[in-house]
Amino acid sequence: MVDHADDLIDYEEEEEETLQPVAVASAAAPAAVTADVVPADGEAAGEAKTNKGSYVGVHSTSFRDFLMAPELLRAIVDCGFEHPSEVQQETIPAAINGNDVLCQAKSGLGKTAVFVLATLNKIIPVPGTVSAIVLCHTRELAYQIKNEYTRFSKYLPNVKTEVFFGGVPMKHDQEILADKEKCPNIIVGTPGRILALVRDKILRLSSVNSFVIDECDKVLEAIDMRRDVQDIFKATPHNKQVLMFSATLSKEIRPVCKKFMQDPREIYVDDEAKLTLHGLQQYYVTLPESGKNRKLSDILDSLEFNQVVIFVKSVQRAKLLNKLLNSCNFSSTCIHSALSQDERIETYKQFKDFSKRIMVATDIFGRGIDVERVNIVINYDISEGADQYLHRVGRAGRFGTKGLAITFVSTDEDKKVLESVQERFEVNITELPAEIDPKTYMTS
Ligand SMILES: Nc1ncnc2c1ncn2[C@@H]1O[C@H](COP(=O)(O)OP(=O)(O)OP(=O)(O)O)[C@@H](O)[C@H]1O
Repeated sequence: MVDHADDLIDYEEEEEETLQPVAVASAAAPAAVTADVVPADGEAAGEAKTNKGSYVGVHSTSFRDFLMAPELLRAIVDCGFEHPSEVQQETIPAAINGNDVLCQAKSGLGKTAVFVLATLNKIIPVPGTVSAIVLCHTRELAYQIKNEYTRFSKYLPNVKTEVFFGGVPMKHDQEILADKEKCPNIIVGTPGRILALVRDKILRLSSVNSFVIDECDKVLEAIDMRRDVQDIFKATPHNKQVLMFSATLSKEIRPVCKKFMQDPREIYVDDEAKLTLHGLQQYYVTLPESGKNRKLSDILDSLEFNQVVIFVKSVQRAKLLNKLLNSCNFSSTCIHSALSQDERIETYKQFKDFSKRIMVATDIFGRGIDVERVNIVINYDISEGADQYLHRVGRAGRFGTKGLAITFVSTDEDKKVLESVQERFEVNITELPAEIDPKTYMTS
């Protein structure tokens, strides 16, 4: 990635001096606070027990060890979370202490709960006042995060959360914000819409004391989105807590993130080379472009799966492939930026509710989206870069469950991307074997 660190004005240049990062379980810190993520029962990582909730650090603590409100602890139990994952063990205490936090941890290991619990724990809801703002890059992710707030604030009836994103009339947001009874204390949204609401003085952020960015590398990488975030940031008080998260935080993007923070705790659970998921098997298939549909259909016929996400590189290809799959009687739907906002959320819900088994998607579905039953990801078109590959395949094998990722390679460019993935994440991606034992990628 190009270093854009200086492209925009510095918000707090003088505060850039930061504490030493806490590189948990990285090669640079072999005796760090906790060991690498291993299954709770001590099995070898590759054979990790794959039931949800078993993927915790060796120094397993309990959620009760965190100084959290009893209402939150009750909600955590209701959500079925038994033990905090490693990232939660490392990051929740730092966030609850009020530190700014920059956190990198593998896909699917529960980063969302870190900021949801930390912000809820801190909030003192004042009617008509926004105390926390959470930004992310896509509407579906914003919607998903809002639902996480709803789950965890179950026993905090006075806390209101709302989601605002583009593609729906601003009037709808305006009505909610103007009504003291409905005005949220926590807002989740995409930067463009949030900034529009701030600029039009519909949304006032002068009481915000928590500022969160999920998928922060993606949000801050594109200059226009970063500019929006900076303008929103400037509308909030100086004194606030800033929390940022991603599975991928390149060395170039870290200083950009830190410009928004004061003395952040930098928590890197696993260094870059260890970001691949243990329960996920990864293969490639070399084939000509013209052979992709045939191969895809063979794979879908021969492999057992709960749900599959198939990534393609354009809206047009998403539409065509989905049509083709439907004509072959596969239970498929598709998601891309050309759908209306209502259609996008509806499609996301259908897939999450298991009404559809196959999702053909562009990269808008490639990060953050959490659909528990997805156990196969197919890169029909390979991603543009290694980071995006990692996010995409992370849609399978969530929270330590098993999964399978298959990537089609048809050009020299594709080969190069696959090589860069293997180098960057020190993973050996092999050719798809003729047969794969379903036990190795299906969670029982
Ligand atoms: N302690 C826990 N016990 C059981 N399940 C958990 C726990 N923490 C999180 N989960 C579940 O794990 C899944 C993945 O969590 P989440 O979406 O927050 O991952 P993430 O780290 O944000 O991943 P990504 O980098 O892909 O965005 C979710 O379904 C969540 O409910």
